Amino acid sequence: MTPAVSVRGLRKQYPGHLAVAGLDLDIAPGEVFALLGPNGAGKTTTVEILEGHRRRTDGEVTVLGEDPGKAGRAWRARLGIVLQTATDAAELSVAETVRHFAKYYPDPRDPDEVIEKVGLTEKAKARVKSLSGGQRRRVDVALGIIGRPELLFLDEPTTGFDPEARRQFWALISDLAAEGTTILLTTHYLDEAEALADRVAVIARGEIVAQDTPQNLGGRAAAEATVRWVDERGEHVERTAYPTKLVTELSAGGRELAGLTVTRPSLEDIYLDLIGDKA
Ligand SMILES: Nc1ncnc2c1ncn2[C@@H]1O[C@H](COP(=O)(O)OP(=O)(O)OP(=O)(O)O)[C@@H](O)[C@H]1O
Repeated sequence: MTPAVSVRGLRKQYPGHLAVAGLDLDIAPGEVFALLGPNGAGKTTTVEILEGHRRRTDGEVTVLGEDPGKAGRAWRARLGIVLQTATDAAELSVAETVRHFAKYYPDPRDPDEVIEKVGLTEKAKARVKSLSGGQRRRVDVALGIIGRPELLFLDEPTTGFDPEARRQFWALISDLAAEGTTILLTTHYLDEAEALADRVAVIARGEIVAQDTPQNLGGRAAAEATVRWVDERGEHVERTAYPTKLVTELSAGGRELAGLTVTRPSLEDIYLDLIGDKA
């Protein structure tokens, strides 16, 4: 299967700063892929090159079969883009804005449905200017998906969302993914990456330092588990590669273990470990 995104040896040199230092990446059609990394790691630069918004210094890049540096309007209409910086708030209402943008695409979604999907039906008649930061961000998301994109770029899409809005947004992304939309997401929220992404890549200093499913990143699934429990002698903490065996032994004869927990490193633990001295 031809990848939706294929990147080989990507480099971006800004004056005095190498922001992307030889990056390889493949994203399959229909995949939800998350780019993680500390501030300044090179995520936005990479995404902007893939979107055709920024020229690369070196390397090969193919997005939906074309070189973003050369592709034209028809290619662009197959992309949906939610940039990190919000759209300028206009005098137009939410509904007017979404309908206006729908006209740019050959096969747009229904504007009212999109407004509902992003949870702005009650605000449809309100001016974008009058919305809160999180609500404006939802307008950005609406504009990103109005053109029925094959590939959707989301650069820190839920910054400023309240917890409920984030959950709604996650459900929206899962719906889009189920419909076959390929999604490239950058985020600083590891729970977001874990909830949404089929695969994640961690970038530090312009390089990918690890790439896997959220469950397996950095050997997470195989990492030792920490077993905690309490008995008459107090609290116990034991690290083991075989937590099932340990718990079976401890609970022999039907003994109940107070405060029993079995945990493995969280995605955040693994992430912090990976970026370690590279941040
Ligand atoms: N136009 C520019 N000219 C010079 N340096 C730049 C330019 N744009 C970005 N940089 C530098 O390139 C590096 C990568 O920036 P980039 O915005 O890609 O990082 P990021 O991973 O998206 O960070 P964040 O998580 O903060 O959004 C940073 O050190 C940044 O200062």
